[in-house]
Amino acid sequence: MSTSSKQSDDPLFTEAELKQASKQKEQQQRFVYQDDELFDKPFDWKQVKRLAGYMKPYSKQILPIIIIMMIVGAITKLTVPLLISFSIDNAIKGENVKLLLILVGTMLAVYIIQWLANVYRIRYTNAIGQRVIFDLRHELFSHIQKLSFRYFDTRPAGSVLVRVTNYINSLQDLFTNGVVNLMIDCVQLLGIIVILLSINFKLGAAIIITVPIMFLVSTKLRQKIRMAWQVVQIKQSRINSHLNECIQGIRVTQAYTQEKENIDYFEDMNVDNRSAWNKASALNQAFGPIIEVTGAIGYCILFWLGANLIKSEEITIGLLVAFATYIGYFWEPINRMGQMYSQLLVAMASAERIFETIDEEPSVAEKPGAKALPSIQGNVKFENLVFEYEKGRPALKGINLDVKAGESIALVGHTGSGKSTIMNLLCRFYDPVEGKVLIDGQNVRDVTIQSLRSQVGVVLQDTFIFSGTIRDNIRFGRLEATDEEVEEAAKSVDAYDFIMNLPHGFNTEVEERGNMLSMGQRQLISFARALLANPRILILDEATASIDTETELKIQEALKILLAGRTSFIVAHRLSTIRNCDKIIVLDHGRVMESGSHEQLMEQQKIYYGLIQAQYKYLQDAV
Ligand SMILES: Nc1ncnc2c1ncn2[C@@H]1O[C@H](COP(=O)(O)OP(=O)(O)OP(=O)(O)O)[C@@H](O)[C@H]1O
Repeated sequence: MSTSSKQSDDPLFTEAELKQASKQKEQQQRFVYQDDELFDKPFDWKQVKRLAGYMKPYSKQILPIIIIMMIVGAITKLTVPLLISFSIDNAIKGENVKLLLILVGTMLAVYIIQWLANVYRIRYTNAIGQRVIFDLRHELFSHIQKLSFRYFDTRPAGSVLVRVTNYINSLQDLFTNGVVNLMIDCVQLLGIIVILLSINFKLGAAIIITVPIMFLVSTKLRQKIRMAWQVVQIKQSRINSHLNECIQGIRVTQAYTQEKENIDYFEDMNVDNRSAWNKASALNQAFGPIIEVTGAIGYCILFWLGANLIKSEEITIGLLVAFATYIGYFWEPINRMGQMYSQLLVAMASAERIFETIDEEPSVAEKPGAKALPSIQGNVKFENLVFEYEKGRPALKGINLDVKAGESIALVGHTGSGKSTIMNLLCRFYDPVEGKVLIDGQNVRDVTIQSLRSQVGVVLQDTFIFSGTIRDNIRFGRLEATDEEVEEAAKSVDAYDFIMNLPHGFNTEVEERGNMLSMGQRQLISFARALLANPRILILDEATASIDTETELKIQEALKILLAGRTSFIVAHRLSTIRNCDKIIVLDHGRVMESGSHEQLMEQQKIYYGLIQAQYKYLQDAV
């Protein structure tokens, strides 16, 4: 017996399977994705109403045409069985060839009208569907752009991505086919019921009675189908999150040769997704047969009762044939409605997630009537700042700082001491739990976010280079800057030469995240970007960390130009870069421990002195 099939103590699993399960459990602790909660609510009409609202702008131009085409299509379809019935009872029975020819010709004309109505209905439905989806996608994307850091802190990028792609796509199906098909089915169903009852009430009522039974039986199934499709969506969202993380982290993965672990984990998710899909699909498939069985009951009733009614001459053979045709038509829309129901459920679950995102208020909201921050001088004051990313874990515990316009401030301290957090609050990426950030005496919460951020420049260690040309990437700092200004900015930070050495100079296309550039080059581009933006307040968050010592010396010169006359905050681990700052703030566990010039702090011989000593020793050891 091979090892893989060796039986374990557990009668249901082999040893290998148990090992695999425990390995997967271990892996699961590495990849943790927060799932969207399962919506376990009945069909929400509010949702439907809200979705329908997106059709409103087009309701006057396109919707009437679709409705007219739909009614024409339904009427022509429902006329045919009546023509057949009339042909049997009059033309065929009375052997009237001329009448038969006229009736066949009429039927042909009716079919052509029906075909034309369908063609135009589909064309206009697609047009309206595409416009609705365009609007929805635009609204969702614009809203996501405005959401605060806190939203993205708690969600993997993949799960946000899936909202703009998969969820919108499933609504696309609904809007381009689903809604109108549903409407057609409803109109058809209603029309058939009216015709059946008016031809012969007794027979019509006997058949129609099976409908509520069918709905009752299927209600439970529908609920299950809805849940099952939501599970599928959650699994897909997980796959997306994992995929996104793996692509972003591919270099680290390959460097640590962890590809197999990633593949195994993906495999596991893939299997999960497949089983969820199979389950949902199986439930979905059950819908059709249920309708068919009920349909068969309808035919039994028709022929048994119909034969008796023909015998008592209450109906003709032609009418019985018409009834049989109508029953065919009758189950068809119900069957399709059942099929469509799952599509509708997926779309509704998608709509819930999309609306949930659209309704998400940015945690950093603008005050109603907030005024634009006028051109600032650059005085910054932090008053008793308290902040926590997660409840009960304060990252800042009462920061007080008064910075005059034009001063350069260095923030130093151990990793996790709160340096970047202070800067996050200055840019208003987050709002403090207590305390205030004042710029020229104005609370940043009272002014518009755009006017604030346009006057505060940030250069981060993890610079983001967008796909596009180098020129566009620098121009990101000020979109209206001329080519000369872009090049001037590049020259000032010593980026010009390396850019000119690229295949197409400033017009060289870089891929997303600037993978073809070195970290230092990316950093220089972000310096040029910041210089072009010309902010009064500048934040350099570990900005020189990826630059080699030689480039750094050049950068130091460029920085003098960059920082001149601006209020600047420099977050740095490399202490050599901050020696000339006007004031050095030493942070520890979210508190200011020391503050003063390099000389003052060295004299005090406390934390800063210790940090300098440690770095000095490290450098000496390295030599
Ligand atoms: N987005 C976040 N969500 C939750 N906690 C966070 C988040 N960002 C930072 N923290 C926590 O807040 C504290 C302060 O972090 P901060 O990034 O301000 O430190 P730092 O001094 O800039 O560190 P470093 O020098 O390593 O960049 C840390 O304990 C960190 O774990």
